[in-house]
Amino acid sequence: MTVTVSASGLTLRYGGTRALDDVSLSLRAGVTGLLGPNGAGKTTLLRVLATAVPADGGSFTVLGHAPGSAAGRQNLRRTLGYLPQNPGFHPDFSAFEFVDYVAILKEQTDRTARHREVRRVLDAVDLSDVRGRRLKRLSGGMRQRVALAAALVGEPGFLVLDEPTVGLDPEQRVRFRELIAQAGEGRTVLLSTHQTEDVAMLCHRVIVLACGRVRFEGTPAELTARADGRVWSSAARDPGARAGWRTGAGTFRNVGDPPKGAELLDPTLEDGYLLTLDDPDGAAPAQQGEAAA
Ligand SMILES: Nc1ncnc2c1ncn2[C@@H]1O[C@H](COP(=O)(O)OP(=O)(O)OP(=O)(O)O)[C@@H](O)[C@H]1O
Repeated sequence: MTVTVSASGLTLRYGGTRALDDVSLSLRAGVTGLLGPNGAGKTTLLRVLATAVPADGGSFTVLGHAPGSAAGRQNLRRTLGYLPQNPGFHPDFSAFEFVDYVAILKEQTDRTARHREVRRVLDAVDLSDVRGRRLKRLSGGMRQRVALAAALVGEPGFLVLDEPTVGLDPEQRVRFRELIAQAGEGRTVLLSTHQTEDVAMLCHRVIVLACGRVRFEGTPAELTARADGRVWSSAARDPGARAGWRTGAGTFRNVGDPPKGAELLDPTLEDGYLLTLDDPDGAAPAQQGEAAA
């Protein structure tokens, strides 16, 4: 599949903090999840790719456009839909007015065509019925859908979504997931999230970022496979586990290097993610016993 977004050696420092440290990646059409702990550099990476902040070093292109020149930046922005972490809603705007305002910023000058486009994107996120309602009177989930509608104005080829499902209840999250999946049909979507479940359910690729560096780039199945043979159940807390917690069944679920004879469990993407953070090169250490065989 064709590479649509490509970055090489991106770096960005804030004082003594390396928010991005030599980040290289390639994206293709479909939804790519961006996972990482707090402060990993996810928002910074999205802001750089959305040209909201310039990198100190490195380069990138989006659908053939490089941000080095004013014309390149303008062309890149025309292909971009960006849902930032805090969209900066004006509470007295209606859903329609907010999306219309964003459409004006996106250079949609013909009023009739623009209003048609605003109705189209509000319909795409299933908000036609409440388009006249003020944002302050919408639920959090509805407001996020308004923000997604705004990002979809002009049919951007590259959609950047910064933690769009944060704070949503499970039903709203599933609904939002559906919308993101639809948005990812035929376009490139980069989705930053803390929800490993969203990545497992939705994404065809996943990137793990930690301390400004890419720790993993591959498929969700490959990330999950990193925890093969490294998740086990025990009756008591296992002091040798890298992470472990008591489950609802009263047993402990452990992640790390299992002891000899351990009862192995099927890994999840979250297990693979935890081990990747713990083990930067991703190499599973030699197993300790027959349980690993
Ligand atoms: N404007 C800024 N000024 C100074 N430091 C910043 C600024 N923005 C981000 N940082 C720092 O850069 C690092 C990366 O931050 P960033 O917000 O990109 O991480 P993140 O992965 O998005 O975190 P979270 O999951 O908490 O949103 C952090 O150490 C953060 O404190």
